This record gives sequence, structure tokens and C-alpha cells, in this order.
Amino acid sequence: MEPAGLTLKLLLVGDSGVGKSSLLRRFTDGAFEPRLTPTVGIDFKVKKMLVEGRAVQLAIWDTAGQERFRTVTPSYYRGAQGVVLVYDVTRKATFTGLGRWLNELEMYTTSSSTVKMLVGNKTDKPDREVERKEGLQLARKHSLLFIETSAKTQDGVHHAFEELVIKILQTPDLWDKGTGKKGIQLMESSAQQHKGLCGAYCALI
Ligand SMILES: Nc1nc2c(ncn2[C@@H]2O[C@H](COP(=O)(O)OP(=O)(O)OP(=O)(O)O)[C@@H](O)[C@H]2O)c(=O)[nH]1
Repeated sequence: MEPAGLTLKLLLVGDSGVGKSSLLRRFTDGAFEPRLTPTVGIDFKVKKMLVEGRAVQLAIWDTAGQERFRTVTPSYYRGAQGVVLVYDVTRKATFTGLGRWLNELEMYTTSSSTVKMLVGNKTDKPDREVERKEGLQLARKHSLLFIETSAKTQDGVHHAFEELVIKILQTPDLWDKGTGKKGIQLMESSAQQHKGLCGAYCALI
């Protein structure tokens, strides 16, 4: 079997319905579903990507936005080199409520251990309630990368993940410690197709 190479763990967080699963689906499968059911617990997908000539595998974890479907939160963040914090540009409450998620990020990550990105999703919809400059301002205030996306039209989606990975690769401390903390090494190629509730994969984090 070919060595799996560098695998990075990314995490999607944000309120329920902002489009985390849709962004993941769009990025990994190139598809969009107008009616997705809420995520229960946590889910993940693996995607191979060539970034600036370097082959990288992304293990992308999609968390439930609904409190009642969330479980042991700190473990979600463990070992994540990148966290994507998503809000819905057409639902102001998902933007004004970002404080809760920023507190979580502050509690479970450090700037030296994780690259963070703020994503304003659903830009295809006409009923915008959060302007781009508001997102940008918040991102600047908290030293986050920032991008707007539409999982529906795919606008900005690939770019968002690419920017995040580029930033991670530019910060070798995040993945090249030479102490066995070089991301996650996937041993089974079948893991690339696996999607479900944590399962055996959790042991690899
Ligand atoms: N128009 C439009 N609809 C979107 C977009 N992204 C997601 N949606 C829709 O918004 C709804 C919620 O999307 P999800 O991807 O399930 O949201 P989520 O953040 O994963 O929600 P939880 O699993 O509950 O945390 C679905 O009906 C999606 O089809 C988008 O970019 N544009």
C-alpha cells in the first residue's frame, strides 16, 4: 500500500442550519441537497487535495449545530489543525451568536496549534442580513481567515478549504513536529469512503 502522506484534521462548527454539512458535501462530493437533515453528533469525510504541488489528505469533521445533538465537545477540537466557523449571511442571529463559538475556540484551541477561518455561507440567497464587511471586521478582530461562500452555487467553497490548508502548510509547527504529531496517518484506503459516527477512526486522532 502506498504511504498515505500528510493528513490534516479540519473541523466545521457553527449554529444549526448554517450549511456546515452542505459545505462539506459540496467540497467532497461536488453535490448540493436543498433539504439536508441536521447532523447528529459528529460526522466526517476524507478528501485528497493537491495544494501548491503538495498532496494532502483532509479529514474533515462536521459537528452538529444543535446543542442536543452535540456530545463531548473538547474531543472534537483535539488534534485539529484547522477550524472553520460558519454563519449564515441571511440569518443575523447566526452571526451575532458567534461569540459562543469564539469562546469555545478560545477554550479548546490556541493560535499556535490551530488555523481558524470564519465563513459566511449562503451568499446565493437574496435576503442577506450580514454584510461582507461585518464578517471581515469580526474576522480581523479575532485573527481569523475570512471568506464568503455558497454551498448551493459552490462559490468560494474550494477556495475556502484551499486557503485554510495553505495557511496550515505555511505553519510547519502545526503538522511537522517530528514527534509523531504529523497529522493523522490513514492506514486503510477504505477509510476515504467511510462516513459515519466516529467509530474506529476516533482512535487515530
Ligand atoms: N440557498 C442555500 N441554501 C443552503 C446553503 N448551504 C446550506 N443550505 C441549506 O440550508 C439547510 C441547512 O444546511 P445544513 O448543511 O444541513 O446545515 P448544518 O450547519 O450542517 O446544520 P446542522 O447539521 O443542524 O448543524 C439545508 O436545507 C441546505 O440545503 C447555501 O449556500 N445556499
